Amino acid sequence: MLQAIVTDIEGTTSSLSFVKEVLFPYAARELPGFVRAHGQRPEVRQLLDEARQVAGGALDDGQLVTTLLRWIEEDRKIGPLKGLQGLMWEAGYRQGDFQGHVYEDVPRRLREWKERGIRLYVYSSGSVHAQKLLFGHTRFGDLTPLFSGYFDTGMGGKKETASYAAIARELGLPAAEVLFLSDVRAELDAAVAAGLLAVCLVRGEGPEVDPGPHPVARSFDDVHP
Ligand SMILES: CSCCC(=O)C(=O)COP(=O)(O)O
Ligand SMILES: [Mg+2]
Repeated sequence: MLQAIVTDIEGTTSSLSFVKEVLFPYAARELPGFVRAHGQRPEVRQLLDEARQVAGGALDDGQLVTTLLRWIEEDRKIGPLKGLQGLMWEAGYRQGDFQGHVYEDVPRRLREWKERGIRLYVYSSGSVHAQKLLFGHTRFGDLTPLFSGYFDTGMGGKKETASYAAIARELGLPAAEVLFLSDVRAELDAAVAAGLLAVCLVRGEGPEVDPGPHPVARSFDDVHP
């Protein structure tokens, strides 16, 4: 029997355009000033040092900012970049510069599934902090009470089978009792290889989605756990 649903964000609960046209440009605009103003805060310093290590060189802050801007442009899923983005988006949500986008079917179905006793989780490349901000500031209100937990790339990459096995272990559930929702075939392939159930969201926005062998849903209304 299905016990838990783990959902991706970008392209699944939320639109690609919100992430790519609102969140990423906001982070890119804020980054130079953020590093100047907050670069000495311990948690920011730590993320900058980790990013410098990933970049593989003794870059000064200016060179590092240039590298981080390129990573944003290339949509690289690099942990310290994702951590920095979350810290910058915090101000944007708090000031009301934007709200977290979720499709209208999402809160409705999440509530229904939770009421049926299904535990709900998020697994995204965005940091756990960024995930909570997004779901905490939607036009449907604060959706964070619906979720029992959040996972980011601290569990491993989203295209790696081991990440899904680790998530099932963390949930204390057999993998076959966990359903993963995503719009990216390689993520669904990895989840199924770990023994999870999987459904591919095809929201009809952005580049064509290849569902491969996975069942397709156009919205959460088509997901029948
Ligand atoms: C957590 S909000 C921003 C999403 C993000 O930064 C991202 O890279 C999207 O990754 P996903 O794994 O949700 O497709
Ligand atoms: Mg996605």
